Amino acid sequence: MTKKVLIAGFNGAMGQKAVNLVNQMAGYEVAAGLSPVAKNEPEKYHLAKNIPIFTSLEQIPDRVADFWIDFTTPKAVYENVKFALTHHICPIVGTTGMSDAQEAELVELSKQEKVGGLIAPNFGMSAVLLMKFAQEAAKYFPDVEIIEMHHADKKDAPSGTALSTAKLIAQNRPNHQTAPDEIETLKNVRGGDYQGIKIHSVRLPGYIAHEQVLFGGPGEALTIRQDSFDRGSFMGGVKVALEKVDQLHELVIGLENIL
Ligand SMILES: NC(=O)C1=CN([C@@H]2O[C@H](COP(=O)(O)OP(=O)(O)OC[C@H]3O[C@@H](n4cnc5c(N)ncnc54)[C@H](OP(=O)(O)O)[C@@H]3O)[C@@H](O)[C@H]2O)C=CC1
Ligand SMILES: O=C(O)C1=N[C@H](C(=O)O)C[C@H](O)C1
Repeated sequence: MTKKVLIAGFNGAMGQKAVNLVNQMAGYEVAAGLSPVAKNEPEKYHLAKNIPIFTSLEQIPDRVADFWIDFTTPKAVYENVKFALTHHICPIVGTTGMSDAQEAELVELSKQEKVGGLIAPNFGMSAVLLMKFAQEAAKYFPDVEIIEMHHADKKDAPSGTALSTAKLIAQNRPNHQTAPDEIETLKNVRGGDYQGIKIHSVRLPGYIAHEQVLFGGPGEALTIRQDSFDRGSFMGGVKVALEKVDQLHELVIGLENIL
């Protein structure tokens, strides 16, 4: 039977890529779109004719879809995922910006509802590998800073990927004395601080999504870098999620945990 997919944020940069992906996948179809201001003109958004477009959660009927792909905004994503879980729709969430507490609540809810799903701060293989390599390197290089660079329209900072990278590094680096007292003569010039790991967020037109992790040691340095030059780079991960999450019994965090 064809699996039905609702795409939340279908008219956004990532949502449009997701629509194209599902349109190309045998055995899957876009069953609905969700966006707060979209007109009911499915063809305009590369949706098949007669696909319903909803502008609020209240409008969405029961059993509309098997999967919920979410590429929306930090403000919308928590309520969206809660809605999906309580309506037994498997969420596949790329939207970043949720707090740890929100993610933990949603994982708990997914266990109660026995619904599988995935929250992935990054669906790109280069970023998944960067995080893995950085976590490993942190065992040997406790001095580390992260620079992430994104397009100028990005709403959240730091990026979800940079924050996840910092969390993974923090789990693995040995007890470490962070930098001595510093005086910032320009406020915040040393970046954000996650458990002593500095994160620097760059926003510029022309960029898509890029991250560097810089490790320094006595007389040497290691730099790990990934670049997403095209948003199509995230679709391989979304495809894997569509093929796997309905076999899970809870919400999993991190693409690496379903590969
Ligand atoms: N995990 C990953 O691999 C990746 C994650 N992302 C993340 O995905 C998210 C979206 O990114 P991107 O596509 O570039 O952003 P865009 O701004 O292009 O798209 C977001 C879309 O969400 C819509 N939207 C806003 N509120 C709601 C709501 N309540 N319900 C449904 N739709 C809503 C917006 O509509 P409108 O325009 O009308 O406001 C917009 O079309 C971001 O959080 C980004 O960080 C991005 C790339 C990869
Ligand atoms: O907003 C984006 O574009 C991206 N968001 C995700 C993040 O916050 O890490 C993933 C990727 O970096 C692109």
